Amino acid sequence: MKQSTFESAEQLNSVFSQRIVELLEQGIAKKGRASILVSGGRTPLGLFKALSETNMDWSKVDISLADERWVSTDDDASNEKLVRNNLLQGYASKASFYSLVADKADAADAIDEVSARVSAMSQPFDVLILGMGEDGHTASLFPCSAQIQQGLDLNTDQQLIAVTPTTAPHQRISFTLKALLSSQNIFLHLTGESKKQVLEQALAGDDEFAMPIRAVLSRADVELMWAA
Ligand SMILES: O=C(O)C(O)[C@@H](O)[C@H](O)[C@H](O)COP(=O)(O)O
Repeated sequence: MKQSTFESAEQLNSVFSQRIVELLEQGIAKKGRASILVSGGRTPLGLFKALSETNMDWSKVDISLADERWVSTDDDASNEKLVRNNLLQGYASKASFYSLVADKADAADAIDEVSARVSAMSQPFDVLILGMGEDGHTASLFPCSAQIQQGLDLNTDQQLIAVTPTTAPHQRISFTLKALLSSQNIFLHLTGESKKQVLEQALAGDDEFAMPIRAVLSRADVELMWAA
């Protein structure tokens, strides 16, 4: 794993946003459009702002999330709300956003509808930015969930699954490991010492069901973007 470490989150966000834009521009040059999957949570907030302030042809970029919480898009827990308020602003307001939610009480009943929607995105995804939880989950592939076998199954033909974490709030919809691994450039974006320790624990072991981030790290050429 290539590890890029920065003295501050601001420095990381500035370098990382430039890097992402270069990769998207390369994708556009090759295929006419490019795509990026971002993660929710608190870590990417400053990165979203830096990206939104970067000038490129965002009208040729498709954006979606690696995972979403099954809440209304005006709920503060909504990753879509976070993206709309922080990334799809300024220059990046011209990008096309693909929502992972649908008007169904249970995420499991919306998988076909949302899968059909995201199939219109430019694929393979040019850039994937993953986060990681203290329990070693990534996207919404939670070790505690009954759906973890399904989420890590590389023989699946599903891009998306519904997940019910038992140690975190909200039902989720998540890209499967197989779909995530099909991305061309995979980054793990972490800040703070405690996440670094969780990562070290993940790198030291091999039980993917206990720490699903291992399933990504052991199969893909992931670049770590870390700041204290
Ligand atoms: O919706 C989510 O919760 C995620 O996409 C999730 O995988 C997130 O990236 C990690 O939980 C880290 O979250 P923080 O950045 O808030 O620590």
